[in-house]
Amino acid sequence: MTDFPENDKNDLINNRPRIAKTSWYKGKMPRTKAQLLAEKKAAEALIDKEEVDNQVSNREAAPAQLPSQSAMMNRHSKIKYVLAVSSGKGGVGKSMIVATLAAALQNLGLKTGILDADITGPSIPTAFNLHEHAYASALGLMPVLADNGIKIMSMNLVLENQDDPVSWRAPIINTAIKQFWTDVVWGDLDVLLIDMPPGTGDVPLTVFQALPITAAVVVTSPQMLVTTIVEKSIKLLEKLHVPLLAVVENYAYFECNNCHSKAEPFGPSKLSELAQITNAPITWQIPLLPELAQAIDKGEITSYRNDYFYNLARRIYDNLTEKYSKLVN
Ligand SMILES: Nc1ncnc2c1ncn2[C@@H]1O[C@H](COP(=O)(O)OP(=O)(O)OP(=O)(O)O)[C@@H](O)[C@H]1O
Repeated sequence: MTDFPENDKNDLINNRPRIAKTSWYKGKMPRTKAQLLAEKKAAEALIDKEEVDNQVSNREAAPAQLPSQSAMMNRHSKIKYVLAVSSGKGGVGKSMIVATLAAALQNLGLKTGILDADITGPSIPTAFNLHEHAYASALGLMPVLADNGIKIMSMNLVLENQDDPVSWRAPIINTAIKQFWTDVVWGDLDVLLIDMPPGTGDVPLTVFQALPITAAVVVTSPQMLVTTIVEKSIKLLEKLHVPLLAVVENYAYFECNNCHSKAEPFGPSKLSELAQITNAPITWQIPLLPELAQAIDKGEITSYRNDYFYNLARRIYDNLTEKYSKLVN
């Protein structure tokens, strides 16, 4: 078991935000018969029925563990491809890309999940209008389903109050992310998207080392500062031997609805430059789309349709199936 420095132990014990009672941290809470039946039904939909019957009986949810560097996948999960979506810098639209890509992949008929590893700034539940709590079944922590069936796990789904700040030290955050891998019953998935914590510090490093990432998508924007920082995160991928699948330049331009002229509010595109440096198989531009920002704010991302994201989702999945064997399962 990891030996935490004294300060971090104190954080773990005293300074942790209140976690919903249904979370796997607390393990158990009295539930009505109807709730138990609903939980069992949801679990059955995710995995083999017999297995549920055997295990739901009297096992308690596992208490929080402190796993080693490499995290073991929950034994009820079968995931074909794990795609990390990262950025060197916050605010470039990483979570937006995760949400829109997931919606497009799921609507293309692929079983899709999102592991929101942005523990201190989780924004995925808002995009999908999720306000319920994930619950701990006898099999593990069950992801919350979006209205189109995407399986989602995020810190906001286990906090008692979604607006509680999470101010944990890196080792505690790392543990929580690993538990989203080891304790969550993902069931069968074609693609699990990971909304990575921004930057190249301890937490993203741990995610890349602990989880079997098939490939990464890096999100950038045309500002020079962002481009420079993105180069750092691409170098980190190289060091960690994580294949770079796509570079997505967000906020690339703005097109006027009336005259269709294009403006570049954040300066000229740096995408061809980045394509040359990185040799990424896919390079992609997303313009500023006011209706997209609204769809995310209203939690209506599953009904937002736009070819930018559908075509990108198709390219990404085609590349995954062509280039990488199914690494995880
Ligand atoms: N192309 C776009 N057009 C319009 N709005 C966008 C676009 N991309 C992102 N946004 C909006 O910009 C805001 C920031 O995006 P997002 O939360 O995805 O960034 P992020 O990189 O994940 O940030 P952080 O790293 O801080 O979590 C959100 O409100 C999002 O809806």
